[in-house]
Amino acid sequence: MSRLASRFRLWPVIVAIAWSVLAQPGYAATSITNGAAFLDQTESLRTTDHPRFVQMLAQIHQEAPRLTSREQWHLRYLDAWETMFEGDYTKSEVMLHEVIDHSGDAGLAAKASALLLTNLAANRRYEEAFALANHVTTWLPAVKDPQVRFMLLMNLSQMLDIADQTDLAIKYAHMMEDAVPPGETLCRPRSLQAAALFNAKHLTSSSPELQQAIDTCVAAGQPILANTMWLVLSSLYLDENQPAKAMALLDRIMPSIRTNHYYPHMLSAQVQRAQAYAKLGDDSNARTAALAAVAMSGPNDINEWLKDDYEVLYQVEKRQGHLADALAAYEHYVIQDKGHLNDISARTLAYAATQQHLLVQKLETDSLSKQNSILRLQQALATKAVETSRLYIALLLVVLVSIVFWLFRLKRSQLRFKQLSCLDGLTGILNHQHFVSEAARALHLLEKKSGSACLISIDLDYFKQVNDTHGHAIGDAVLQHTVTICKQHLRTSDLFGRLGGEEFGILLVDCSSDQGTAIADRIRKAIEATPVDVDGSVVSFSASFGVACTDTSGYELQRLCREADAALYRAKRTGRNRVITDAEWAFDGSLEA
Ligand SMILES: Nc1nc2c(ncn2[C@@H]2O[C@H](COP(=O)(O)OP(=O)(O)OP(=O)(O)O)[C@@H](O)[C@H]2O)c(=O)[nH]1
Repeated sequence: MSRLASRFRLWPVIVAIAWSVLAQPGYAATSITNGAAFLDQTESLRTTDHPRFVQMLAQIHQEAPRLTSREQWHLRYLDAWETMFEGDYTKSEVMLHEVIDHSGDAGLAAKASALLLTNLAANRRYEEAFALANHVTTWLPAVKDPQVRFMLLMNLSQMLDIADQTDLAIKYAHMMEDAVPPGETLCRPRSLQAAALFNAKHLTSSSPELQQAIDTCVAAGQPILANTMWLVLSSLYLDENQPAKAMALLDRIMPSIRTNHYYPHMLSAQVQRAQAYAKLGDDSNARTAALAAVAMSGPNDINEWLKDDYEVLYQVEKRQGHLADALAAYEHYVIQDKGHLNDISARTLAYAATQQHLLVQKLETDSLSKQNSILRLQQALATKAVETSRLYIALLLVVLVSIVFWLFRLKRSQLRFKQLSCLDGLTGILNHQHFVSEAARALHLLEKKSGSACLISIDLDYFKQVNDTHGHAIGDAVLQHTVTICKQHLRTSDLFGRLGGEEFGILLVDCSSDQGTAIADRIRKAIEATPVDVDGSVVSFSASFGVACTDTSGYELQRLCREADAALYRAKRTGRNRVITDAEWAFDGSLEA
């Protein structure tokens, strides 16, 4: 088994890529006149001139109190980077979380998240790394800074590659191609694509994607990434059983690998050399190369390169009949293989757990949003119900007001009709029927308090002649004129009604017999003295009066009427235009009798 498991083997390379991303040519930073610019310069030197970077970091720390809040957070991010570079992953993680949670700077938080991804993955904390990667994905649309966006896409592509989600890894690498920031090239996206295709076993030594990635990285002056791609190619040669080609390629790239002294490449090249020798049947050189690779590693190192290396050793020793050495190599091989498998299953499980968690979160979110929708609907319904009840109340009020108004008008008309039905149409005073009932009621009350009243019966004299001479209209005017004169001599408490054609009745309340007679006479005189003048026709007329008082005739209306009528009759009979009282009538009547 000679395949180079790129996920595992490319990871340290990718870490290096992440660290070197955004590396710009260094500036000669001497004094700090502009904090933000100084910090940018310092950041740009991280991988190109690390000692200078450390020196500038120390320099800016002395100026820290004068920095703005944003600059202080930038400094904190650089401190986290340096702390991670020095190998203190735990402390770096704490600092990165501070920047992510409290800096309030989206670009800086995105950069810190990308670095945290590297931190977590390098420590094989895959579940947390995948969770963060998912979180970072949600930020992407909002990240506008091209450098930060490029870095996030790169980290996401790497994380998905680690999770065996090679299609997605390629998708993010393609997105990087469309968003190459100034100072960057297509080398990184293309090498990530090639790495993902390799992991997906979709790459052969003649795949154009691989050759393109190699050409791009060589042209871009990116030796580490170019060497990574060369090592992928030599691994494919070995897989395709072309060891001579693999050996030739390794010989060709070895000077560059030595120059860059990048440990993963040194180890990988050494192991591949051992594999190539073994395939070429050169057991001696294969053993030497494989032992050299073991010598390059620490006693507790577990990785896939060592697994392949011990496999070579095992095969060589077995072929040579060195069974004890073969057994020892095999035991190492098993340990490395187990470690490798553990790592694969850890990654797979972590990714599955994260996706499961996401699914649960999505379900919870869906259910929450459904609940929210229901609540919103209920609120809308409640609002509608309130509006409807308000409408009903308003309608009810309108109906009530209308009914009240209608009842009021009805009552008013009823009152008017009642009033009209109580009044005489021509003169506006009480009609006969109403006068009788009102007079009876008043007399009843007076009787209770032993008050006195007088009933006056009035009849116009020779009224037929007025009608006949001047016409009926003038006759009406005379009737109205008579009413006007009478009213001038009455109090509001007195009752006044028209009892017949030219006959009127007056009930003088709280009035003695003398007072009644006097009032009747005053009215008589006023009628006599006030002719009617209608359109030049002056009509003089008079009236006869019969007065009956409770003092002599009692409180019964019928009797009072009878007595008053009798007195009136007597007034008519004795010459008209005069006032006769019941007392006079009784006296004269008795004389006549
Ligand atoms: N213009 C007018 N005339 C009316 C009205 N009601 C009754 N009369 C008239 O009043 C007259 C009453 O006449 P009589 O009963 O003969 O009485 P008189 O002519 O006044 O004679 P004495 O009562 O005896 O003085 C009639 O001619 C009726 O037509 C009315 O509302 N308007």
